[in-house]
Amino acid sequence: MTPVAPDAAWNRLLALAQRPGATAIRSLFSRDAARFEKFHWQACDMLLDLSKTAIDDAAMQALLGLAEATGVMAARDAMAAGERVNNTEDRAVLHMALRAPPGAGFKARRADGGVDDASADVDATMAAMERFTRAVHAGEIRSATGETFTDVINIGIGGSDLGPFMASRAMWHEGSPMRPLYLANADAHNWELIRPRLNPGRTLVLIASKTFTTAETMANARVVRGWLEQTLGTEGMRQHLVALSTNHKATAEFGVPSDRVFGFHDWVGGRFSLWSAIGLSIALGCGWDDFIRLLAGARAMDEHFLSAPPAANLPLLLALTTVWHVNGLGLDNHAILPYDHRLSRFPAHLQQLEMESLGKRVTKGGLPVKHLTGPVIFGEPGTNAQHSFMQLLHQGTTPVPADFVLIANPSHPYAGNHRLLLANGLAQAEALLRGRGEDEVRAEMTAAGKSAEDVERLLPHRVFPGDRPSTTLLLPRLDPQMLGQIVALYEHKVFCLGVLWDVDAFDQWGVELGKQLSTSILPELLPEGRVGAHDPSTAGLIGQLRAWQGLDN
Ligand SMILES: O=P(O)(O)OC[C@H]1O[C@](O)(CO)[C@@H](O)[C@@H]1O
Repeated sequence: MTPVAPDAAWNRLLALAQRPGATAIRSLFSRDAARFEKFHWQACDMLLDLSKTAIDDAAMQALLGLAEATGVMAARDAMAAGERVNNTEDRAVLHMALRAPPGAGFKARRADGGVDDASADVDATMAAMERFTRAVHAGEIRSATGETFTDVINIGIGGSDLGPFMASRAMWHEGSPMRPLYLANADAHNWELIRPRLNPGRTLVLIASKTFTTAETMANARVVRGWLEQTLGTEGMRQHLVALSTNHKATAEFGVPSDRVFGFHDWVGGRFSLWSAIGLSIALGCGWDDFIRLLAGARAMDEHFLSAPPAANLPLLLALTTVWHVNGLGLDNHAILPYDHRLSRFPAHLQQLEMESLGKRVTKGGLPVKHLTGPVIFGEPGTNAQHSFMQLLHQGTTPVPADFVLIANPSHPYAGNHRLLLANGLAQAEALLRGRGEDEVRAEMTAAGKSAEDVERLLPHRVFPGDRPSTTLLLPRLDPQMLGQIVALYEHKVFCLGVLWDVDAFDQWGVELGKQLSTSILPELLPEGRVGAHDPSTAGLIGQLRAWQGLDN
């Protein structure tokens, strides 16, 4: 088949999406009784159901044609081969090397033409992490007071917080070896919520920062170091410090013993780093064996992504569904609805993974993008979401595609609660699809005894438009392996979207300006400071803040 140019593939897809009735999902079911069978896939012990989207055979072919025209699979193989696919930072992207079995042979190609043996570095770090984790759990490594460590606090932000926090929340259970806590916000109220629950004599402190320069993390690290030092003294304090970083010089200057520094390379992006040393809090909190199961799950999804043909490749299919919704239908919001409270931090993790990767307006080549890119990601666990924002998804002016994640078997004995949870998750997706028309609403209100006048008055408010798209992921259970799989699924979805939209999904230049401006504002907030040259709004706000702080009376 002669290759189609990307522009032609885009034009073909957009024409299909603009057909009359292109969003009439219900009619697709009525026209094709086998729609569910044709539009759901099973791989890696999970089921992906796209039948409640408006993607039909023609649209799927056009989407797969776009994937071929943009070279998604070849780009995937280049990433796996250690090519520098993060082109603006001139780096390889090798989070797959982090969860590969020992001796996997991943190589990272360096800008100077050299090659790093990525797998050898990963294997060495994993071995050091395992030794440390098992020694802490066995009480061979003890605190400055001679006690065992019971709590571990991870000080980090962004990818040095969100991924580990999400995974620990999903994996931790009553029998887990330690209690993992997460301190991220520069706002010390975050620390004040945690501190009263901690005993310095039994708390291990992980300072998680790839650069070891992030202002919020270093400010919190200094506060917690001082808290330790008050009780343990300087030498004692140092026995409680661990650093997870690529910046060994800065960790030494901070006072972290050299044998307590666990590193990783610049080919690990922050939002893809929970599988690396950044994930040490997961291993300490939830157990080394479960951490390895988490990595094994991600590896299983890697193998699927690297081997499955495009038409059965779950990450690619999820990515193409997003292209259909964002670019075909102009729906640039996306709800993540995990119907499992252990996944309550999953939407927050995906916000960084997707929006920091795909919130781009310039192509890899530096030209303005031709098509919309990253959608706004938000979400809450079900059933909470139903009592929060689902009204808008059902009856708002613009449809919002939603991903439902349902888990067949819980890890608790409350079967009645679980059936209620699943019934609600399934019902929400069905309600979005089928809606409820005037005739049905009129009959229901009449049967309920409403007067004809009330029926007509309330009718418009109680109609559900329906034909609102959703995707469903079914998992048999949520254990570390399944968690690793679903997180890696979304990582690879993001990769595919980066290629489809021709953006660099691995840099994040957009976070720099705010950091720079905060550095210039900071001295203006000191008691001896003065309001500087800003727009009138910022200047006015600084002035009022200083007045309320009693600084400029
Ligand atoms: O791990 P570091 O270097 O402290 O960076 C923290 C986070 O800040 C960012 O650089 C910007 O949000 C993220 O990409 C990263 O995960």
